[in-house]
Amino acid sequence: MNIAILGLGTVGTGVAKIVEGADAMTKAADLHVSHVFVRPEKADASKRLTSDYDAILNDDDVDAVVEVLGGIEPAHSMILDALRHQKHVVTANKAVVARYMEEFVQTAKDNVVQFRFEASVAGGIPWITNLERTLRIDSINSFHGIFNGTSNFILDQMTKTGASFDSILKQAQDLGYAEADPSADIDGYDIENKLCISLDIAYDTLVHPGDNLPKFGIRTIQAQDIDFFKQQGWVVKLIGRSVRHGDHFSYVIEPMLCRAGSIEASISDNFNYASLHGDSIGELGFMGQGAGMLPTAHAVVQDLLDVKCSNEHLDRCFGKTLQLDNRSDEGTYWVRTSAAQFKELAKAWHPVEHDGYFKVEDIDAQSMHDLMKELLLIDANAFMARESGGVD
Ligand SMILES: NC(=O)C1=CN([C@@H]2O[C@H](COP(=O)(O)OP(=O)(O)OC[C@H]3O[C@@H](n4cnc5c(N)ncnc54)[C@H](OP(=O)(O)O)[C@@H]3O)[C@@H](O)[C@H]2O)C=CC1
Ligand SMILES: N[C@@H](CC=O)C(=O)O
Repeated sequence: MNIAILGLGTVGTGVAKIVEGADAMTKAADLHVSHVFVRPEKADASKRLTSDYDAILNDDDVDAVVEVLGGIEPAHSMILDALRHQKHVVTANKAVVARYMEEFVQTAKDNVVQFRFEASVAGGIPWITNLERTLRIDSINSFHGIFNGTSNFILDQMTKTGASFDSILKQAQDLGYAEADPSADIDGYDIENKLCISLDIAYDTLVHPGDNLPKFGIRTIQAQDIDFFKQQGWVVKLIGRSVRHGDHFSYVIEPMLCRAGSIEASISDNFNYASLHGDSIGELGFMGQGAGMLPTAHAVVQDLLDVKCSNEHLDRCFGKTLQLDNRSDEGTYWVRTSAAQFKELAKAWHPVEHDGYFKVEDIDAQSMHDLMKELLLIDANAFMARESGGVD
């Protein structure tokens, strides 16, 4: 099977490495990189390294296109063009999939080709595949996990080494874990894309990234926060989670305090942990590298091999209309702030101060996130984390 790789960055290079270095005895040896699409200044006279996309689209020998450019445009148009030219498409680009899932899936159906995006959520973990496998038997009622390798790497290194946030972020960038704009990793936007994609598949609906979806990242975490929570037996993790009740679903991304010894607390480095709950399977969790060149490329190549073996994915309809509801998701949050006004802002929930942190109990996730939005306007360095209860 001939493939064209769009974008020769971290993931594109990884895909070329796996395919071109494949042991002749493995299935990956059946793949061949015929073209690599690069910027004009990086193209050469060969047909292989090209900036001529029409040549790729019009080459009948190209069976599949791997889109790993990142971003929205031109990735969105190039994916659609490939599908319309009856090329299978495999992508790792969660930003574009989260926004255009339905259009891609419908265009693939119309052109009788496959559209696959395993690597777009949780890197090397076969998460989409296993959501779909579970759905062959069960309804999925909830899922949660650590869906960002960069932020997990930062939190883990801060906990273990005490190094500064900025120096660890720089390491994560050098290791190829971070997004082109790493604020996507530390402010929760990358997880937002991954949660939207997971929701679309798990609940057979369509949820797009947007301001209505509560997310609080780790931008403001400090060494003192890690130490304070550690003293109480907690490990801070950035968790995305969703629960479905009838035609309502909750959706939250926030730092959570996981008990030392829990699965979530033990996820280190760039690893992710993704867990679903199905009717008959119960809890089913997966752990693996969520970011990085080869783990991500592995997931892309697995998708290509599934295309080659004509392994059909579940028929995706996105037919359910669900309402977002975070009001019934109550919990206990800890807040660090220097703003004297916090007690007044949060008075409806009677915050209690302990060693410079405020404990806010029995508050729903929506109200807490609304409260933090107000607080950040006064104290841009404020941090919050929620006690886990039930997710670990
Ligand atoms: N890195 C990871 O661990 C993971 C990444 N992903 C996703 O995979 C995708 C790729 O990520 P990654 O490889 O890390 O990103 P990189 O920035 O390393 O690679 C993207 C490559 O595409 C090139 N590119 C971008 N736009 C164009 C264009 N218009 N024409 C030609 N070339 C272009 C870039 O060139 P230039 O440098 O010149 O801009 C760069 O070489 C992203 O969507 C990311 O979210 C998913 C899972 C894990
Ligand atoms: N930047 C992302 C890459 C994989 O999706 C991450 O750190 O998880």
